[in-house]
Amino acid sequence: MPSEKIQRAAVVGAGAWGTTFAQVLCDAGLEVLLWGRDPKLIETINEVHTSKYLSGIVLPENLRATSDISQVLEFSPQMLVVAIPSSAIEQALLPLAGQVSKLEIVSLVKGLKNGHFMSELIAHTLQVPQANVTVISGPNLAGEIAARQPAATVVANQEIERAQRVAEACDAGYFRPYISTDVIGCEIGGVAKNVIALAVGAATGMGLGKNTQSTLITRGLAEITRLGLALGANGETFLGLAGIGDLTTTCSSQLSRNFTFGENIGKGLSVQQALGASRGVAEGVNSCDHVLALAKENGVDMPITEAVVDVVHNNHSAAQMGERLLGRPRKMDGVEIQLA
Ligand SMILES: NC(=O)C1=CN([C@@H]2O[C@H](COP(=O)(O)OP(=O)(O)OC[C@H]3O[C@@H](n4cnc5c(N)ncnc54)[C@H](O)[C@@H]3O)[C@@H](O)[C@H]2O)C=CC1
Ligand SMILES: O=C(CO)COP(=O)(O)O
Repeated sequence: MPSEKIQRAAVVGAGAWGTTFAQVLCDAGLEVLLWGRDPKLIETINEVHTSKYLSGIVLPENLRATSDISQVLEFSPQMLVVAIPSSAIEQALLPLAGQVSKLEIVSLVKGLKNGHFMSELIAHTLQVPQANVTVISGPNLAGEIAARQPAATVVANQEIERAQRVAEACDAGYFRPYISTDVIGCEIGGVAKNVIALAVGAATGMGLGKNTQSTLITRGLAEITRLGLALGANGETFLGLAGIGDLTTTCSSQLSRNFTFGENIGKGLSVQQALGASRGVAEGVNSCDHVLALAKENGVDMPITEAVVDVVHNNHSAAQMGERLLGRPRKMDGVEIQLA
């Protein structure tokens, strides 16, 4: 593994988070090339230094963008950051497959597909060892970070030196990276909190208040932690930035696409209408059934996730979701881990 300081990075995906993260890297002193598939969007970033994904933000003048994927390799980056929605990873990364094994790869993606977390899917698609892929996850709403509001995140790799190297590259002062070796814990935190945010959003859309929201957040953390422990994650991760930190942020902000998707369902919109109204990808919609399937495979009870799956896939209303969760048998407080 190379140990020199990372000075050049390419970011693949010019949506809200990819563009914001590209700005973070510019602010951290790197030379950055941002790739996006839409030539019009790229032209605006290069010429006017704005993006439709980040209203009110003026992007750094030294942030260069391209819609030509071949330029990503010509740029000779030491780090390749992936910020594509989980549903499009394979399609977007295929042109780079087999050509990036010497680079640090970074996943910003919060998703799960057929039992595979994004670090696995990205490594598989790019044909690199999974240890090359570092995961970044935390309470990181793009709009706030683009405005350079202080925030922290977790940079996770099983090889701590890789996590350190990537953390150094994205330390922009206002954006403070913490380091972890618990890759699976960070990925579970990132994907499962989106599903809980759909439920909290739905409750909010129905006009329900803080008690209901806190109940869902707390019991949501219990089921996320149960899944994490069953899959070998470190329980402490769920009490950190990539766990409770990201969960509370996503479950309480109008900037969150998952929360606002749920809120629209709570107000009576159909799934299709709520998708149409979304300002960007709501990963919880794509991944809720995959999270539930993984939980079932591992004998883990995730009642809120199960109720969300029925809303997204089986036409259940937000009111039905509430009735069903309240009608469950009485339980002990806490995480309730089933020890074998
Ligand atoms: N926005 C945020 O605050 C944060 C987002 N994330 C995660 O980052 C990932 C990306 O999210 P955002 O940038 O916010 O999404 P977004 O919805 O703002 O933008 C997605 C971008 O991907 C592009 N795209 C879609 N399909 C593509 C394809 N087949 N090939 C190439 N480009 C394609 C779209 O054109 C769009 O520019 C998601 O997994 C999300 O959960 C993580 C932390 C914060
Ligand atoms: O992951 C996020 C904040 O950390 C972004 O949340 P949304 O994808 O719901 O906008």
